Amino acid sequence: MKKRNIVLIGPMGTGKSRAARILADGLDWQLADTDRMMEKDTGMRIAEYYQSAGPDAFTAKEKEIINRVRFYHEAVIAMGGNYPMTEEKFHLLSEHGVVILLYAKPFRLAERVRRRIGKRPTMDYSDVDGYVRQMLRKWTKWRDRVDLVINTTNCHPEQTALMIARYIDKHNIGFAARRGPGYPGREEHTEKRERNGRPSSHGRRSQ
Ligand SMILES: Nc1ncnc2c1ncn2[C@@H]1O[C@H](COP(=O)(O)OP(=O)(O)OP(=O)(O)O)[C@@H](O)[C@H]1O
Ligand SMILES: O=C(O)C1=C[C@@H](O)[C@@H](O)[C@H](O)C1
Ligand SMILES: [Mg+2]
Repeated sequence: MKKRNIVLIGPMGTGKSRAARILADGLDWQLADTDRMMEKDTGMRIAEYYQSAGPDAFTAKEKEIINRVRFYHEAVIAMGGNYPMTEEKFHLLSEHGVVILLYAKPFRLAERVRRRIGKRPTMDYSDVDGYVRQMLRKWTKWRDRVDLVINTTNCHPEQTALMIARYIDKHNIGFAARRGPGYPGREEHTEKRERNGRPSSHGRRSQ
């Protein structure tokens, strides 16, 4: 069965959101950033929502969003880097998605997350180095389960996006195409294209 989308997973600060945006633009696919979707749904920043609704509500909301985006066609999905991956989430995401894990060395992740103090609700900003090390350990087991692993320590998001595009080409991965108006996520996609002022027929398409 053909896959429908590309899913970027991995720890906070590995560049999922930035690489996903570049890749989606390059492929002329829709972008689904689960953190941004949560913010749109709740009308709050993720940190605010986490603090006011609590961890269980946050996890439930995340699951609801996963169950929406996993059915998108020709979407690049940037997952939030919060809770470690679970078997259930992985199953949902990999059923229709090519799953790519981004990681980076601890010093680099610490450097990146320090740029936006307070943005990440579960980050311990008083011990970023310690937090990052334990967060990375939780992701190790998924390295053998995903389709591709990319180290972004010294890799610009443009390069990450290019590596993913090359992987898709090299392995000749075909994706089920969107079927006209009304496909899930159409509104976000259309909005984004209008904002960027780019016609949706440009760019590289999968066969
Ligand atoms: N390859 C890179 N080189 C330099 N800076 C980067 C790179 N990738 C991301 N960054 C920067 O690091 C920060 C985190 O990037 P980004 O938000 O894309 O990560 P993320 O994996 O989506 O994190 P989260 O899981 O918290 O959503 C941003 O400030 C971004 O500009
Ligand atoms: O600290 C957290 O819990 C989070 C941080 C960011 O990485 C987000 O991507 C994530 O959804 C939540
Ligand atoms: Mg992100």
